[in-house]
Amino acid sequence: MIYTCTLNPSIDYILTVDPFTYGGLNRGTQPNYFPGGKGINVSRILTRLDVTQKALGFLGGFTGDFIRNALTSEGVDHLFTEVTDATRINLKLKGQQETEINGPGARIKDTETEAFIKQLDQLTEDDYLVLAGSLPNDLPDDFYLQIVKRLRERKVNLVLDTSSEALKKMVGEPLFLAKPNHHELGELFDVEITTKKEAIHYAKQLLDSGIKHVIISMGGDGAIYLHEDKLYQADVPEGTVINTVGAGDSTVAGFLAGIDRGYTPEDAFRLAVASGSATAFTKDLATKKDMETLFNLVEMKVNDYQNND
Ligand SMILES: Nc1ncnc2c1ncn2[C@@H]1O[C@H](COP(=O)(O)OP(=O)(O)O)[C@@H](O)[C@H]1O
Ligand SMILES: O=P(O)(O)OC[C@H]1O[C@](O)(COP(=O)(O)O)[C@@H](O)[C@@H]1O
Repeated sequence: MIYTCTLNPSIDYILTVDPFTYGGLNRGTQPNYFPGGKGINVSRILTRLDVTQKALGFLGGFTGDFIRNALTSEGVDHLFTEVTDATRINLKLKGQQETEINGPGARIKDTETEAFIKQLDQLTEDDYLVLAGSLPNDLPDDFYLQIVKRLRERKVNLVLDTSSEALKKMVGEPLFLAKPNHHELGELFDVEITTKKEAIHYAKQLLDSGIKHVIISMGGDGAIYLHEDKLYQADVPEGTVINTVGAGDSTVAGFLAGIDRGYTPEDAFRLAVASGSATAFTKDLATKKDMETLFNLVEMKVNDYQNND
């Protein structure tokens, strides 16, 4: 079974403010509230693709109640650890550009952390655990690493989608999948990545560090995927971008759904890109129908890594 772990969930409050004036009074229109946080988005997409999953992590306060109710009403299976402090609200401003303000997250007590960690002891080598998103301030940068070490003996398949120090700490771990975007990949190696060629070079280093499947998403420029000795490069299908929040999480979910369905690596990656773009082309996360329609429209180039030009 696939478990997702969102230690720092959010309500995503999406508001159109156009034009946006820094330091002035802005009045927003078209407000929307969605349950958010990277693992939660992965869980929502997996559920839409009929994959059995369970969402884990921390939820608290009135905002936590909103997320729990929203997930239940969508049929997303979850078992969050209750915390005293309220879950954060992340503000996403739509205008000429997308501006995001992600809060620091709820305070987490040691007893709450212990209760969460205990849940992971039931996982086995047949399971996947998606570690996704930032860490709340109260947890150390190596918290994901602590989880990995705890699960090592049980050979749980680990999927990582995070950034900054939490990502740096995980390099060298034998993960099943990592999906940084090209900015996060650049941050990891202390370089700026602007082309697919540069992304491929650094993605190869992640593959060589022991990660089985490496996907680098590049927004509207598509994505690259390295697995064994093959390099897959995908362009995004055509469409009108409406809201890219959750696009990267949809990429992760699409890939895992493909693996769950027994797809070839190429088709799992195709579903990943289709899912990411289907989310970018809609207000909330993608629907199953949109993901499956775009699946047939993703253009893909496959080479042996050595022959990459
Ligand atoms: N402007 C866009 N047009 C079409 N697809 C997009 C666009 N932005 C994102 N996507 C899709 O979503 C995927 C993930 O987007 P990206 O922005 O790289 O991830 P993240 O949300 O993690 O930053 C891309 O690989 C692509 O499939
Ligand atoms: O934990 P972080 O890094 O602050 O990210 C949380 C935010 O990322 C999201 O999960 C969206 O992520 P992506 O756009 O990368 O897919 C939002 O739902 C949430 O507000």
